[in-house]
Amino acid sequence: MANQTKPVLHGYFRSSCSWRVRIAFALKGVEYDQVPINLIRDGGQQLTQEYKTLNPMQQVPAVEIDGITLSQSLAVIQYINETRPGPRLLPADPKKRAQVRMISDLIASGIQPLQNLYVIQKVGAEKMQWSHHFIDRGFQALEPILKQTAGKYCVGDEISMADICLVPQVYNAERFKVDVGQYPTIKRLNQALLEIEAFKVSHPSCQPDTPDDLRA
Ligand SMILES: O=C(O)/C=C\C(=O)CC(=O)CC(=O)O
Repeated sequence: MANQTKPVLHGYFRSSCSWRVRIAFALKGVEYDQVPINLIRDGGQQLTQEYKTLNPMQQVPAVEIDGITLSQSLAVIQYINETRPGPRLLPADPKKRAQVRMISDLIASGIQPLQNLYVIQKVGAEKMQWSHHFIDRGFQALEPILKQTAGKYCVGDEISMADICLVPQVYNAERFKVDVGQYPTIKRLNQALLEIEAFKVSHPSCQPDTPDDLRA
């Protein structure tokens, strides 16, 4: 594409949805700029009027790309996939493609929103047990699905959007003290994916806004 300026990712180092977008950019070898939105500081920088114009849901990520502003990480990932060269992030085979979407939606609609900051802030004192419960419940469903679909990665042997969703969700599971060892397929896939450069460079431990005490 001729008209391209660098995309800008408005995100937060340990937001799982921001991490998904960083993985997609890294897998495709796309250079981009990051603008940190601190979800905690100043009561949450995502709540400012200025940010609300970028994403009316007042969540991260928001991505400025090719003259439009996108939110919702799966939409962003699919746009990157459809417009950038490099490895495809959705398989060519319709059945496999449907499985990738099924796994991605299971995580992005069925697990992550239930443990998202703006939900658990409403839950209050119970937030640890609450998040643990919904991630564990989701992983109980995800494990047998992945057992059927996985090869080296979530669906067969090609890295896909499903892998992009899985790794940040396992990171959150660990934050909320879910015993990932109970889920051998999830554990194996996560370990294999964390060895891949695109997952390493995008990791929350090494972003521009990662606090010093959380740096790897
Ligand atoms: O505790 C914090 O520092 C604030 C928020 C997050 O990490 C990100 C989330 O809200 C969870 C998520 O992205 O799944």
